[in-house]
Amino acid sequence: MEKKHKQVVMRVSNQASREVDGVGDDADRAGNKHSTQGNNGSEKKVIVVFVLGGPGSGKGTQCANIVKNFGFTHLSAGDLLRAEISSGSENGWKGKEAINKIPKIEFASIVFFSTMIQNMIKEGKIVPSEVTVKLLQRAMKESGNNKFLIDGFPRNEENRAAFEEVTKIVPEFVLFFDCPEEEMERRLLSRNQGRVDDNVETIRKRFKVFIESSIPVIEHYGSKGKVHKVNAARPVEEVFETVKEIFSPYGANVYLNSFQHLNSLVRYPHGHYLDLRDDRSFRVELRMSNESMTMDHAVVFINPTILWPVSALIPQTQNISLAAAASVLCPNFTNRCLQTPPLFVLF
Ligand SMILES: Nc1ncnc2c1ncn2[C@@H]1O[C@H](COP(=O)(O)OP(=O)(O)O)[C@@H](O)[C@H]1O
Ligand SMILES: Nc1ccn([C@H]2C[C@H](O)[C@@H](COP(=O)(O)OP(=O)(O)O)O2)c(=O)n1
Repeated sequence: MEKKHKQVVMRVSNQASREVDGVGDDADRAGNKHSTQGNNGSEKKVIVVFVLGGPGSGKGTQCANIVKNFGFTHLSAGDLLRAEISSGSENGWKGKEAINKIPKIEFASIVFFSTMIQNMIKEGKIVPSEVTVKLLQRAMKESGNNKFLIDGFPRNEENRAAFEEVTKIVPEFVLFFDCPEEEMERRLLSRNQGRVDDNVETIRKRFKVFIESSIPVIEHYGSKGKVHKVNAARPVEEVFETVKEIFSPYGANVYLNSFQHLNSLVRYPHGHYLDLRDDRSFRVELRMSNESMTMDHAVVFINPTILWPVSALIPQTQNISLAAAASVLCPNFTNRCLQTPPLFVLF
């Protein structure tokens, strides 16, 4: 096997998507026409899922699982804001416009923007959208992905309107983790991440802000039939069972970290599970080391109904997390790179 083929990443994306250009650049576009440029110039519809729920409802925890299993990029608005605080940078945010929108904060002659964000978070308040939307937009562009979980956003109507206005992206759906306050409070008090806002006083303020500001956003999307409400008061694994069902139509990433793993997978002839009644087909992008190439003709069929039972048959290894079953028809890939053709690939 050639050395350069050691690191292989296959990414599966929806073939039916259309290309326009980068995230949030074109004000003429609307709704789900939004897309981003793939490495090969291929078309990729941008899929955004807003993940909402009270503080401590388990958004971050479940997002980590969704990332592993469905190849989304997780963007936590709170994490981006905290990163902004620790960078201590002014980052061009010190514009008058944004500052004027921050209520009840006294400014000395110079106040770093990061300090303002920190003060607001300490108070359980919502940072102005100018800041958060810019951070999200930048992170989306930098990710190179087209599937995003935007966690903890939009927190209020202002967030929602600003995001839609700036990016022209309409979310695919809203994942709402519903959890009683007592349970959320218990979780936050034992989260132990050293967060300035995980103390009883700020937690209670955050609950109030959630009810007053974030519930209306959830109701807004609810009225459009876009909300998946999940009972988050259950153990992590049980919550994820429900989440998996919701995400199963959104495909899985196919990652092969090395041929060693692929060879161990081809022992399992799950290609037989190919179900052509499911007409969703996916384009496979193949990246090798620094090279990037796309197998336009490579098609993966995924049958969501067999994902979980089949994945249970495959032993888990350190580098492969089992998320989805896929049958691969990929003649060029096998001819060029493999001695043994893969019947079946897992991520
Ligand atoms: N279903 C659950 N049951 C019990 N504890 C959970 C559950 N989900 C998350 N946690 C824990 O609760 C805390 C808050 O979860 P986190 O995912 O950070 O919430 P959020 O992002 O909504 O604020 C973390 O310490 C996490 O490990
Ligand atoms: N869209 C957002 C998201 C978070 N923030 C601020 C205010 C929130 O209380 C903190 C923490 O948010 P984060 O989503 O990380 O955490 P919790 O869900 O509250 O546990 O960040 C914001 O101002 N605007």
